[in-house]
Amino acid sequence: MVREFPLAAAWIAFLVALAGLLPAAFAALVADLVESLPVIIGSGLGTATGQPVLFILVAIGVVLLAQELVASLATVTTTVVYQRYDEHLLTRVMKALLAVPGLDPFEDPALAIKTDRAVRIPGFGPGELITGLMEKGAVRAQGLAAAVLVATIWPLAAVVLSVAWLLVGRRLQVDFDADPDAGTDPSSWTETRRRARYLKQVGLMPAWAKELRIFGLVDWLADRFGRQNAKVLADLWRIRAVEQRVVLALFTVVVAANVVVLALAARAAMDGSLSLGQLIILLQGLLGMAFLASQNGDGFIANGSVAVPDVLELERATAGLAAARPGRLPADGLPRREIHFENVRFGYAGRTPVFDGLSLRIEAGQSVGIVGLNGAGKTTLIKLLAGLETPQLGQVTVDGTPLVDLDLESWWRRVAAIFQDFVHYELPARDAIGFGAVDLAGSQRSTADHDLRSAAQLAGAGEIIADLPQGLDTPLSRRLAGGVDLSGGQWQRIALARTMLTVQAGARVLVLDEPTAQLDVRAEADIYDRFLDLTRGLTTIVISHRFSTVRRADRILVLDGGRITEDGSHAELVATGGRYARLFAKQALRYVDDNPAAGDHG
Ligand SMILES: Nc1ncnc2c1ncn2[C@@H]1O[C@H](COP(=O)(O)OP(=O)(O)OP(=O)(O)O)[C@@H](O)[C@H]1O
Repeated sequence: MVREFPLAAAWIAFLVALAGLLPAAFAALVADLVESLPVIIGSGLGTATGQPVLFILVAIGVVLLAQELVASLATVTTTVVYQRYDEHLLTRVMKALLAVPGLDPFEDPALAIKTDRAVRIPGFGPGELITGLMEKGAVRAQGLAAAVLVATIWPLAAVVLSVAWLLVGRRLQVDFDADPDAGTDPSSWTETRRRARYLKQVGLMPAWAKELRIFGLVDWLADRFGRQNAKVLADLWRIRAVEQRVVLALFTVVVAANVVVLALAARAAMDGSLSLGQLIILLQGLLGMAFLASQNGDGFIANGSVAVPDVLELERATAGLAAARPGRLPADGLPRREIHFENVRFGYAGRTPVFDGLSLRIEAGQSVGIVGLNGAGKTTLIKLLAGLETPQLGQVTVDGTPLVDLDLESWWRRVAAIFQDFVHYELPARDAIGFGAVDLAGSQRSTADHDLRSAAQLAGAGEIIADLPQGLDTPLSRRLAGGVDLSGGQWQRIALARTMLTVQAGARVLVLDEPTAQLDVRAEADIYDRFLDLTRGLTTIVISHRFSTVRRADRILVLDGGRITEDGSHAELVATGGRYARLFAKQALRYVDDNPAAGDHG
């Protein structure tokens, strides 16, 4: 913080020092005033002897005003620096995450925890650190100044009590994230707390509102959250119980020490060795010294600083991951011949490998359909092809060049992909489609509009755009002013339009992972008829559970348990009478039974 915002840090230190000094100055002035009371009573304020008292009164007024001013300046400073610091750290997190070409920061559980914490899943911003430091600094400075006041009368008492209060303060200090099992033990306090927070999120997110109600989960959720939260609190109490006994003992010692000092002070005042002014300074000082143990601001500091080590670690880890992808070769014009999976082994962290020795050659310009049961590895295959995951053994090559040697951004411009869990960008339609090719969409407005509309047309989204109240500028979200909501199938067409734009911008590999799952049968057939024209000459990979979609491909692969068990054209696979043929027959039959009109599509 000091390194990034030196001026702000110096200003905060100045305010903190003032916040500490002013109460002590006030106490000293009041003591002076009390000492001077006999003078004023004797001669009056207006006389020459009364003048110093007048100065004391003015000084008291100035100190009071200054205290008000410092409090206001501290509030303003906290707000401004809080936001700047918050944004500074979050920008660093975003940069760190975006610098990684793969998905590790989200998929590797150890990194995912850091990502969560760094991006404030706990609900606190790193900027809380500023609020905390200001609060803590101010109370500690107040405590210190009070100790100095006491020291001017009885130095020994000041030293002994300072040490005692600081010890109490240290013991009181709670490391809010102290948890030796964090990240490794699923029953650890941190993990319990993460789960409780997830349940809270579930209850608050609009996207989950429908299911929660329809499944009657509202009470279940409230109950589960209540129980999980109770467990969090019980664990917390257990973790801190020992500490609390120690704190109580220390506290008793400090109170006893204070009583002794007060008794001595009373005796000294009575026998005249301590003046009234000194007694007042001592009393105020003793009271103020309790601030040395104050925990004010600790909660903020803990919440705000949770993110800091995670941000730093995330930066280190992601820099390492980014550096591990040194590929710089341009992918322009690729693939001309083929994409080749050579003896690929790949598994997600902590799981058995999805592929172990997968070999597959996809010719450029060929359309390939991939079918397989849930979890067979279809999406993973695509992630490997797109360079979002890297094989642990073997390699994926494009025209003989290993994918890891290619500049990934350049390769991504060659690959147009729509994933099963495509994003519903709640942004103007112009962006939701334009993200397919930001360069193209960012060109002159009329050209861009033309490209966006033709991509939408190709994806069967032409009518959706035409119906939007502000055309391409309509936000695709009911929660935004002038926005509209789309149906599942309409969203899918927008996602397809995005992909079509990537193709228009020069992509030569088209990947469609369940591209028509949410479209009705007629819309699906309609789109595919057009796709045949559009995708001619492209390397097209279509994953689908709908055989009506897959059968149109030149070549069909059946993936089973991470292995290719069947490979051939629709006619060949049907003739072989294997799994493809059986599943195809089953689905075709269902279509005929359910929807005679759609029989020729199944
Ligand atoms: N991010 C991930 N982390 C850990 N395991 C994963 C992850 N994604 C997928 N898996 C696992 O890898 C295997 C292959 O998953 P993949 O998504 O490739 O299957 P799929 O054939 O596309 O399935 P579906 O037809 O259901 O979409 C599955 O066992 C799945 O549980």
